[in-house]
Amino acid sequence: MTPSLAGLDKLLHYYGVELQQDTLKQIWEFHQLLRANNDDQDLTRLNAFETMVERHYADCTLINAYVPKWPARMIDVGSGAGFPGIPLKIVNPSIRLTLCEPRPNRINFLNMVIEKMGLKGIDVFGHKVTSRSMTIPVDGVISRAFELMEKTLPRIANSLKVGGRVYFMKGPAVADELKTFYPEDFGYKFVGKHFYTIPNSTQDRALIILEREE
Ligand SMILES: C[S@@+](CC[C@H](N)C(=O)[O-])C[C@H]1O[C@@H](n2cnc3c(N)ncnc32)[C@H](O)[C@@H]1O
Repeated sequence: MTPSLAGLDKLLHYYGVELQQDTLKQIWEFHQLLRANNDDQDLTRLNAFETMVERHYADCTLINAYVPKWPARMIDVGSGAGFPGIPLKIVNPSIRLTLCEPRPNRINFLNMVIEKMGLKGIDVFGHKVTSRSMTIPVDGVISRAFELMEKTLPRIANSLKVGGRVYFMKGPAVADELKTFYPEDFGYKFVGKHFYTIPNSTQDRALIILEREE
């Protein structure tokens, strides 16, 4: 399919996502910036329009169905080219969001997207997230395709408030990860384990939600 706004609309419907026209236009604008800057910037290895819509835009907006209310202040750890942070912010403009990404070309791209799209209430933390570096008090953390949950939780120990939630966007390998992961060991409890397939695709996904207890 030739990339277009209408094509994006059609594909998102196909993958089970319904968006308002204004929101759709913003995703389209983001897609164009991503395509225009990907050749020399190594932002995403996905190239085909259909695949980008399926694995980037649908994947990062379908999660809204499992979260009735997002925390007001959040960080996205390991944002890469802005996933899930940019689509999350476009679909939920009231979230105050910080994208955490240490690679210089990706930091530049994310700042450029924020500026060109005129997004408000979103910024970039251009460093590795560690327990020492990340001290912004937040009530929500999200991460996709980053690392094992047991590695991420210590990184956010001085950022996520007690009572705050962590949203891990995972692929099929999470089944194995869950066999040896005990959130109690880190002062967390499970509040959601959602397993689903992106509609009309073979892409299995999981959204694991934890709440900090201590
Ligand atoms: C596999 S990519 C995933 C990118 C994006 N979340 C996605 O789903 O497309 C992981 C990203 O995490 C970044 N990263 C690595 N270590 C990090 C750290 N300690 N804190 C924040 N980001 C980190 C990398 O530079 C890379 O862009």
